[in-house]
Amino acid sequence: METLSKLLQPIQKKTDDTGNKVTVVGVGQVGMAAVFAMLTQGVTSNIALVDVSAEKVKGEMLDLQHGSAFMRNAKISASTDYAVSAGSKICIVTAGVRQREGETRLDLVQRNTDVLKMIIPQLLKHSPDTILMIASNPVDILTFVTWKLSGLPKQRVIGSGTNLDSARFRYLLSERLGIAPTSCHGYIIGEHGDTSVPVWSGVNIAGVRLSDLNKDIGSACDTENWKVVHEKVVQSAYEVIKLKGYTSWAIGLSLAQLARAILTNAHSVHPGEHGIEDEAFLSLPCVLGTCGVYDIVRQPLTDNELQQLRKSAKVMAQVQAGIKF
Ligand SMILES: NC(=O)c1ccc[n+]([C@@H]2O[C@H](COP(=O)([O-])OP(=O)(O)OC[C@H]3O[C@@H](n4cnc5c(N)ncnc54)[C@H](O)[C@@H]3O)[C@@H](O)[C@H]2O)c1
Ligand SMILES: O=C1N[C@](c2ccsc2)(c2cccc(Nc3ccc(F)cc3)n2)CC(O)=C1Sc1ccccc1Cl
Repeated sequence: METLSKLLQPIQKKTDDTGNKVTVVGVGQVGMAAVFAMLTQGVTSNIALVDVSAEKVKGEMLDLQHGSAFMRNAKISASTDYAVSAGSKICIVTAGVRQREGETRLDLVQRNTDVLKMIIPQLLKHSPDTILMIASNPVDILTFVTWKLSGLPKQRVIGSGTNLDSARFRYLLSERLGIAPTSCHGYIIGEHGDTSVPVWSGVNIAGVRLSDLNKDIGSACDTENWKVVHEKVVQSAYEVIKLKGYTSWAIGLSLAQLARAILTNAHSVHPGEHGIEDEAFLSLPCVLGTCGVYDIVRQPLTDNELQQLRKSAKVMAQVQAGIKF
């Protein structure tokens, strides 16, 4: 009798279906930061990695597998073949090509659209009931492209949107207030990146709105210049790029948080991309759970905030009109 037979008395056949499988497409800086966050935080115990680089995807799988003793019975698979993604509850897309020197936004959008044309149909072939989560940039437009390519209802196509923007905003608020970021509540909405919109009227600590304490907060006439907190959200992105060449840990953690909300049917509120009207995918506070977006929180917005959102939607619509599907 073999050692194994001497060791174990089989009771029933083991299955690999953990019910919380997540596929990550693109094992670059963002993708692997998200994978590492999900595995070490116990968001999922079943990860599939997909990339065009066979060596890179196998190397990342092996390196993670070697850390299995420090995880919770994690199953880590990897391939350039999308069959490895079969049965995924969530497919996170971080694949993409980087902006070339002097490249226009539309050119980058078209190159990344061509990348998504290869990825999205393959993901849905193997996981027809999945939730698609997009992080690749420009994330607002590529979330729209993914929705178009997928044919899925909007509620199952979620962009990371201003999740990272809001996280940086809360960190910077916490630094100024001396309170933990988890207790500093505030949302950045609209278009991810340079033109995001901070909702100052909603910033609160334990329900105490800063706008009730300083009616000018975030405006140009605010003598305390709180608007610099939002300005630093943008500046810090460029600072990290200048210092390390890319960003990874914060966006990886933010993707893991969104994945956890979906896998645990949390019905928690997160800044996330959702198709709001016509063809505009902008970030608003979304209630997330098993089947994606359940509700959008109706935040009272000032005329100026609404005007900024409409301006973003118009710019995005112009770029989207130029995309060749
Ligand atoms: N939404 C956000 O807040 C946010 C923040 C940071 C970065 N990003 C974006 O995330 C994306 C990834 O950034 P990164 O630093 O990880 O880039 P990266 O270059 O390190 O990784 C990209 C990976 O995608 C893979 N890839 C390329 N084409 C592919 C295809 N057709 N199929 C499968 N895999 C493919 C590459 O091999 C590479 O491993 C970029 O678009 C970046 O702008 C978004
Ligand atoms: O932290 C980042 N890093 C990136 C990055 C990561 C690897 S190379 C560049 C970054 C940093 C700075 C600018 C910038 N601009 C950009 C615009 C459109 C694109 F299609 C791609 C990138 N992108 C990608 C990105 O989206 C972020 S968040 C971010 C960016 C700008 C302003 C505010 C925030 Cl919260």
